Amino acid sequence: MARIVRVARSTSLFGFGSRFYSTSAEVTSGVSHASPFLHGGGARKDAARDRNVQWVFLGCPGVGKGTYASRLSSLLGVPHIATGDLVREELASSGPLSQQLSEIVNQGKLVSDEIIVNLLSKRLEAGEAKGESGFILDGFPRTMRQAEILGDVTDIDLVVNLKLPEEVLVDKCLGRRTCNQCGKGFNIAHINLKGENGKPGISMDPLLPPPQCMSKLITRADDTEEVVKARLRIYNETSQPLEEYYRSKGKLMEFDLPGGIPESWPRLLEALRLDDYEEKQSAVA
Ligand SMILES: Nc1ncnc2c1ncn2[C@@H]1O[C@H](COP(=O)(O)OP(=O)(O)O)[C@@H](O)[C@H]1O
Repeated sequence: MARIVRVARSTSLFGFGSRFYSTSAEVTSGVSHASPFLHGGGARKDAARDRNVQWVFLGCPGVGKGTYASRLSSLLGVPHIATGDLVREELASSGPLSQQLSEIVNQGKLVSDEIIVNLLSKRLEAGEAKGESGFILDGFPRTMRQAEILGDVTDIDLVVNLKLPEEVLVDKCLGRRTCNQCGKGFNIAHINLKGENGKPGISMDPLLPPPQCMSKLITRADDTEEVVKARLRIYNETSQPLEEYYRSKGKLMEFDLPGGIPESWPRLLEALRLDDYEEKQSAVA
């Protein structure tokens, strides 16, 4: 642990976090509470802290963290930083870490805390140099150590925990496709889970690519059934304690996705008290 903390302290993650560090801990603990990020009629900067939001998205592989984190980042004007993307960029770069990472990722295992903190630090440093502030983190933290490191260096305002029934997660991962030209993500899975034992059913239409992307779709190497099942098992073992950790700090907002994007996006905005955000933004512009 000491070594990992030293990694965080000796990297820009520490510098980045400390610059925005705040002791104020006004948080939301559930969907019925008002978002703390809409002081004074709603602005992407939290006026009290003079910085942009610092949110974390938790959730099992395939739940849609990337989709909703990326939409919110466009809405709020903060970077969406997905550690899985940082790992894939490193893999594609054929740099010194590439071989080591590919073995880990292709077995569905977690990359070491040290490597992931370093990748994240570099990303934050590059963003800071470009004038970025705030973030929506997707895929980090994934272990208690990572959460402790993050907590040491910066203040997280809100942790959104997205949830879907376990039965649909494998199908959703297997249906994922990315256009290798425009980089957009799609999903070809048709989900239709019937309600049972008092649990509501769930149906999700596929998110199909436009014709120009159709012939350029790629599937992630780690989205095979075997690897997805390993990732789900590892998530349940290592990441679920994070829910308890953030719940105990009063920062966790649980969100059961009611279906696909058309049903879920407006409900998520409502839960975050961001449903009239765009209107308010244009009114003050
Ligand atoms: N915070 C992290 N800690 C350790 N490994 C990570 C982390 N984020 C991403 N990875 C590695 O990158 C892989 C892909 O991550 P991601 O795209 O977030 O996938 P998932 O669909 O499993 O949420 C993970 O299986 C893991 O090997």
